[in-house]
Amino acid sequence: MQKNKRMMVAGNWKMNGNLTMLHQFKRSFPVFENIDVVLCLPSLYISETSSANFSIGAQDCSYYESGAHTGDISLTMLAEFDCKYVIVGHSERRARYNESNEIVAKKAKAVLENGSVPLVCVGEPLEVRDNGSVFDYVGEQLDAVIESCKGAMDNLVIAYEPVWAIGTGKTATPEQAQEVHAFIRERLSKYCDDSHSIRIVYGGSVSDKNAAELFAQPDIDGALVGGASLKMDSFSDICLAANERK
Ligand SMILES: O=C[C@H](O)COP(=O)(O)O
Repeated sequence: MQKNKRMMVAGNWKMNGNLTMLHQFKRSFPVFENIDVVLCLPSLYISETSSANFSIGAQDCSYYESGAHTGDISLTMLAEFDCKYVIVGHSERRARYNESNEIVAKKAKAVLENGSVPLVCVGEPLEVRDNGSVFDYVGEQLDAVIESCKGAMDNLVIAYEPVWAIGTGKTATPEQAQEVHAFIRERLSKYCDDSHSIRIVYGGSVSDKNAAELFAQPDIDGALVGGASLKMDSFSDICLAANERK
């Protein structure tokens, strides 16, 4: 089914970049009228950034409102800087900071309750793909989020990011990505009236070379871009491919 929603291209700078780069993006990033463009920045830079041409996102958040949580940032603080998008459950945080499916689900719920948009990352490591249990693995990640956010999923964005494709230059083929996106949509359809209105974006070595063929897939509604979002030319070419998608 063809989409009736706007594509989304979100850049995730991870722990990269500097003020010079940021100011260059603020000064010169082009306008793309048909899509939502988001830049998920290191927290320190969020307060430095506002642009008419892209929205600002965070790379993580706390699910607590306030209190003794050293190093954490609350959703209320992010909202004070007009930061309406938050990545939750990125595989780097799941792996390095032991974020379980339950923690990711709590964060996704907190973001939705705050009126912001969670970009919830799911995706399998290589050994899971190799042993043929991708749907079980991704399904479990998804079920935790669905259980926690049931009834309020309109603003949810799911990012399918196979771990083996992140930062490796080894993108999932459009067919591999489409297969999992269709599975995710089917799973969502059991719990929301219109799963086609929920955006499911792909992440994992997306570049200006492969973006158009990924975006041509019926269930791929955009991209979560790491490395290629650090260069304005490549990131804007990816946005252009989404913007021109029929
Ligand atoms: O959040 C972004 C993803 O981890 C993808 O990163 P990548 O485009 O560098 O592979």
